[in-house]
Amino acid sequence: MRVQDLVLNQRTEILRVLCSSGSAEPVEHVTDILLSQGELTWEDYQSIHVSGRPLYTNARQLLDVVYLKGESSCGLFLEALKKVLPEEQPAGFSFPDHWSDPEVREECQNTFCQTLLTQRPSLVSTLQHCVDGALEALLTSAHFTSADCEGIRLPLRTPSQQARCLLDHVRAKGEAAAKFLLEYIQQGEESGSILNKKTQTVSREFLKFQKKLRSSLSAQSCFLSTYGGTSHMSLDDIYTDGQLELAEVCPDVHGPIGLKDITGEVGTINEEADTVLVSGEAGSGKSTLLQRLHLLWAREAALLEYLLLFPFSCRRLNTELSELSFKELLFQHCCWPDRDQDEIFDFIQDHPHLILFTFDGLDELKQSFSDEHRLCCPTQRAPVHVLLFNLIQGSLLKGVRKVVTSRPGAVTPVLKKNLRKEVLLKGFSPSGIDCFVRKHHSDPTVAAKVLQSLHTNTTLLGLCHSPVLCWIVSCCHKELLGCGEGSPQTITDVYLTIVEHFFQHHSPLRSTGKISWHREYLDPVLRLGQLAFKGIVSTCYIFSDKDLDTCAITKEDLSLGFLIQSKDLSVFRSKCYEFLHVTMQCFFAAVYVVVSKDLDRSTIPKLFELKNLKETSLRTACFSACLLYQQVDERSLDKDATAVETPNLQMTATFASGLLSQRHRSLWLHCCPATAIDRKTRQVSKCLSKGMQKHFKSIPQPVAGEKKSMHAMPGFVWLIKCIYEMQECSIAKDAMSKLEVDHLKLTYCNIGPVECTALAFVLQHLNNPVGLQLDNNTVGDVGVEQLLPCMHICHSLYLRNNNITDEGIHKLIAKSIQCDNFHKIALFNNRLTDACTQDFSLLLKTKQDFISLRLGNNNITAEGAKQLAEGLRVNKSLKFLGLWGNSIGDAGAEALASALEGNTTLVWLSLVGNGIGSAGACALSKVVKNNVSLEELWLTENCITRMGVECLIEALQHNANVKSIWLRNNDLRLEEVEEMAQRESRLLF
Ligand SMILES: Nc1ncnc2c1ncn2[C@@H]1O[C@H](COP(=O)(O)OP(=O)(O)OP(=O)(O)O)[C@@H](O)[C@H]1O
Repeated sequence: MRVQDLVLNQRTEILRVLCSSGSAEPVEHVTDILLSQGELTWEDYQSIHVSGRPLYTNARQLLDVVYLKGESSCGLFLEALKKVLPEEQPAGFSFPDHWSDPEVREECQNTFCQTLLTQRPSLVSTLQHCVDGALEALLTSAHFTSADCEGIRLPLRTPSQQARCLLDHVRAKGEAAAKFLLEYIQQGEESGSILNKKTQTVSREFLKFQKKLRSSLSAQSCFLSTYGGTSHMSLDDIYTDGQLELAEVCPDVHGPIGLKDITGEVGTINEEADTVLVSGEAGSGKSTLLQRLHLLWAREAALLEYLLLFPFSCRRLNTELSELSFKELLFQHCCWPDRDQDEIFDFIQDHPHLILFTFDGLDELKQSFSDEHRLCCPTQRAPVHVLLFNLIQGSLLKGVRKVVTSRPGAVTPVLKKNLRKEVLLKGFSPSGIDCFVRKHHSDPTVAAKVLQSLHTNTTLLGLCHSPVLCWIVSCCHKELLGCGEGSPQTITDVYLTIVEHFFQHHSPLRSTGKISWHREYLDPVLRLGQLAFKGIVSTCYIFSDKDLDTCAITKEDLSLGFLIQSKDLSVFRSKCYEFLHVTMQCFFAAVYVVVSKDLDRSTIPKLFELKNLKETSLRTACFSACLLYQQVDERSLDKDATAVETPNLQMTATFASGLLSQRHRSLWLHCCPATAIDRKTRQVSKCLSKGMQKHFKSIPQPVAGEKKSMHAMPGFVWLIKCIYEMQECSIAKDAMSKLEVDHLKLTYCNIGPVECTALAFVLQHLNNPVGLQLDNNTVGDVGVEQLLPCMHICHSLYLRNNNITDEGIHKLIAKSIQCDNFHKIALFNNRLTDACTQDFSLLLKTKQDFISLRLGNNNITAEGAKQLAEGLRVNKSLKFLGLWGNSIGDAGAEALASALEGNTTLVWLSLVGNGIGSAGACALSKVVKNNVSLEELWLTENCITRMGVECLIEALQHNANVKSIWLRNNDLRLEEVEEMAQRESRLLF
């Protein structure tokens, strides 16, 4: 192949090699080499490097230019490319052998500018270590003005870019300046003063710094903080893989991805962006996942491609009140280099693709992400959030890979625009729960017992998909499991138990029986509640000693274990505290809302409207850090607060609903007047009803001829969960009686088993049957089981891509058979095998009004098809049957064809991608010939040859009812396709 063709054909690959690091260095280095060889002219160079243009565009221009220049340019380009690939180090600068000869030097005098070009790559590599010295010399010798120097020193340029700019300037000044510079460099080389050697110093200091960073990260990440209150648990002993998925459908990736794919290339949707978002609900394990990545990097067990990893916590960044430069942020908040800060910082700027930053909990930052304030200069001071946003966008330190975590509710469209990819963390899978429980209990008999009792309480098992709840359930297994009647059902129940567990742990000798903590510990609970509430309303999750004093928190309160000391790599900060987990802070805040007499009456309505609660009287006494911050940036806080605080306000409101349920009413009566509790309960009920009504009113009227459909808006699932926490059927009934829709769509809404429990609790009160569409969630078998109570009110159920297995289907079908309204089911992309086809066969046999069965992209083989055929043979209602993407083969097709003989209802049949071959096609031709209802048959991608198509053509001649048979991508030659398409227009190739 000609080299020119190679450059064209491999364009994408070459672009990736040149640009994937995010650094402009490879493109600039290749251009240097081509310039030095005279392959590129100065005009070419300027057309390639247009400042402010995206890196990929510059690289594309470079490729266009060399391609148009022809074969030899392309050859040199590829050679240059080879040189700049990471394993090849750039050659050191060397003068031509004859350079030291004064006569020859004289001869060469008129080519000094030329030398700057021909030696450009090595000059850049040398000069980048001594730009300041060279500028100084050029200034003193009056070759340069101070304006020239300032232009070159612009801090947004990396040292190698400064070197290039210096060379360009010198060329523009002419021969004398060029000669001066070359002599300056030569003298420096000879005397050893030019900092080629400095590279070694940097690397020694660099290695020291790297070691310091690794060891502090390792120390910080080896224990899990949730265990701080009760026991220490090392991350190694307890870490269990969560379920990670790409947010965007990616053709090459099916199912879950691994830890390494977070920073890897898999699923990249925007090559220009460097930020990867890991989003997940409260307690889904985002911080723990980052902690794991940090630990693995610190031990050199993963992320080896990154030489430095800087971890940031947005929670901690909130407390940074001063404006900082990026350099200060980096070293003060992560790890302080004991020496040679500048060299280390230069290295970071010069090698962005070797650096990784992590930002935990973007949702906890006071400001929501915005791209309004641009900042490019790493030494310019700015508020911390401005630095952070510019890093995420890549205007600051382009090329550094960033991993950011956030709750999904706080991810805005502006942030999405800046993402390389989004990864969803969906908590534990069923086997993850199993694994976690076994790790948590070192005694295997205890672990087995816990798991066994979990499987008898599927509501609790559903909760365990959330790692934080799995941790609580495991800690409190004695209290939570095996209590038979009245066993915990809600998240509030589970948190009440863990709180009780902590109190019990605190005073093991005081009481042999159950502790009534709400009596014995009311005062500490109120103090902790006040601190938690104030924190939630002011987006404050870290508390100083002063904050603790404001709420009169005592040492004894601290010893209860709910507040733990913050981990911090910063060298400058004094001791700080945070709640064991932010959900625990929400819980204590909710207890405070229920019990406190100090809050005004508008607190609950405001909490449910998710309004910023700043105006409440409490706010005035709020924390030092938050108040100070407010003074700094009151306007932006006002504007942004609602968006960013919502997830934790929602969580607090959910707990408040649970705590005010009738079941827990008695807990509070000893410390609050019944009238106050009743008033608060009424307020919550009213807020929930109003919230639902508002939601229903927003449903658009259906277009004429279409059914009324509702796509759940953000907040709908939360309201439903609050109603569930209240365990109040009357509210559910009241809300649902007003919902008049035919179709309820909750796709991509993070619906897991917990949400299914709440949905079923509420939806069972609907007046009229609905289609329930839950595609692309994490319902799983446990979620399916939770949905059973509302099956009688579903006419159709869509569960595409939900990790459902035969086990879930078995329970679902057993229930659906008894549900008169149930007519349709879609289960594409799950984990079904032949084992579930017996259940579907039973469904088809029993329900003679069942209309649609879609089982595409599962693992059903000929055996499964035979089972289905049994059901089909007696069924008199099915219109749509979809088995696309299974592997039923010719035997399966024959079984189905035989069962469909004489069928008068089937309108649509899809067997796409099932390997049925010509034998299968011929068997189906009998159906095509005789079936009176069939309109569409899909046989795309089935290895069918001419023989099979001939059978179908023959059959079509007897049946005018059939509208189309799809036959794309089968084993047919082009001429055959053309000829057969002419003979029968209903064949679609
Ligand atoms: N992968 C895991 N292996 C073992 N335990 C885990 C894992 N993930 C989470 N946990 C448990 O759940 C707790 C909460 O997890 P984590 O704080 O990481 O969640 P999060 O998603 O960051 O929550 P939030 O959004 O509320 O900050 C952890 O402290 C730990 O006890």
